[in-house]
Amino acid sequence: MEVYKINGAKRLHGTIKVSGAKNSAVALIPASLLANSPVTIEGLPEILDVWTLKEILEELGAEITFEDGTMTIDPTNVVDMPLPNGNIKKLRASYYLMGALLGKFKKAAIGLPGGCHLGPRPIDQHIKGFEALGANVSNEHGAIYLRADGLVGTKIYLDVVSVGATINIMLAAVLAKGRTIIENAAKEPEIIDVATLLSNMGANIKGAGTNVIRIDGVEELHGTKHTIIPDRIEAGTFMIMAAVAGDGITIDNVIPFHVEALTAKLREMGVKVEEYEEKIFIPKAQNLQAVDVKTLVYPGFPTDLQQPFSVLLTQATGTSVITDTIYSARFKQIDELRRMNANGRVDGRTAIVTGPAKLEAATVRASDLRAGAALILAGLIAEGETEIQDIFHIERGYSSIIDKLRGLGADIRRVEIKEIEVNVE
Ligand SMILES: CC(=O)N[C@H]1[C@@H](OP(=O)(O)OP(=O)(O)OC[C@H]2O[C@@H](n3ccc(=O)[nH]c3=O)[C@H](O)[C@@H]2O)O[C@H](CO)[C@@H](O)[C@@H]1O
Ligand SMILES: C=C(OP(=O)(O)O)C(=O)O
Repeated sequence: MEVYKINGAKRLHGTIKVSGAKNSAVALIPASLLANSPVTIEGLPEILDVWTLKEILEELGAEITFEDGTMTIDPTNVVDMPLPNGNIKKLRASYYLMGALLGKFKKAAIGLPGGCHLGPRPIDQHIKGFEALGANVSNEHGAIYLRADGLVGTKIYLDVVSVGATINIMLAAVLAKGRTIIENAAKEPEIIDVATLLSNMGANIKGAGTNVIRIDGVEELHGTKHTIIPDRIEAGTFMIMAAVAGDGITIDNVIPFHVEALTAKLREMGVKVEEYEEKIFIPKAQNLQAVDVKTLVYPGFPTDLQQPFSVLLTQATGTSVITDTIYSARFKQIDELRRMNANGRVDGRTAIVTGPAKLEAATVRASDLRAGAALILAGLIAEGETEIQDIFHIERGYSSIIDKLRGLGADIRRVEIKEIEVNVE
């Protein structure tokens, strides 16, 4: 079993570079299938989700090269093969293959997606969108079957603001006949990134980044070259790390505008945040004050940063309340932080954290991706050696995390340990 071991309580210093956005990458790669010639995407993060998608696209017949973050996908020989099982279950974003394959072939069969367990993750709004475009959708033995004689643009009002549904409907609509209008669309930067790629492939999309997106279907899409946006969640994780364990840290390759909700909260706590064009500098933070946080759709405070942020709150004076309005079960880090002497409890959709607490090393388990990131931050400030298990969750979303943290002076290593066999006679 592979684990991370961290010898904590060392102040970190220097510059850390942010990779390309995971939540964009996992949509850009399926989007490339819609082209009729090669698509090159630069700056991709080297994370498990990207490698898994590469394998899935190869299963479908795509020819792919991936080196130094640049992936070239030649979709010329892709076929409409059903994908009910296997790699599909390893990530949530495999659901983007529904929109991409439906758009390209007017049919698809995709197993129900995986991803982090954060409470229910329904896809009813995706399905509502596909049906509105003319697809027949059925759930057969845990896989979604989509079939359409043709897709025709229409007006789709999303009942909940969903990043996944907004992108999936865009993917299905770019090759549909006529105009599709998505109302109450999500506004996340990753949606703009996907729309930019599709537009450069020849799609006609207006309004991405606002709550009304208009798509005029085109006959075909061609290859292009695209550079992915920086990962605002990875950047945010590093900003929180700088506040909790830093002695002056520069975060490089970040769009400060994308992390404004976090910047505002950090400042409210007493952290100084210096913003530059593509960099953020955070000097050593002192006298942190408790704050309340509520996660919201973009541009609100991201649900993905709530878990790492909870570690910072363990170091602030007073009681903080975190409310996650997006996911009902996204506080699994709190129990693990308690093992490390944090003072926190969960009550339904809220977590209450009181600080400051002197964190102590322990053996802990990453229950999901951002809980894992939270435990790394906790390990960096705790006295002693922390062991983090189930690190595959972390490696689904953070590129070269060990090397990046070691570059700041962190004592963190990835080691293989033997699993203890319990022999009951
Ligand atoms: C709005 C929001 O913060 N989205 C986050 C969400 O995206 P993700 O794509 O997972 O989730 P969505 O944005 O699609 O969903 C937002 C909310 O709508 C609900 N929903 C969604 C689709 C649907 O068909 N029906 C439905 O009820 C979800 O349960 C959730 O409560 O998690 C990702 C990974 O953690 C983050 O990167 C996204 O920023
Ligand atoms: C939960 C996340 O990922 P996924 O939606 O892929 O499970 C995340 O990016 O924080």
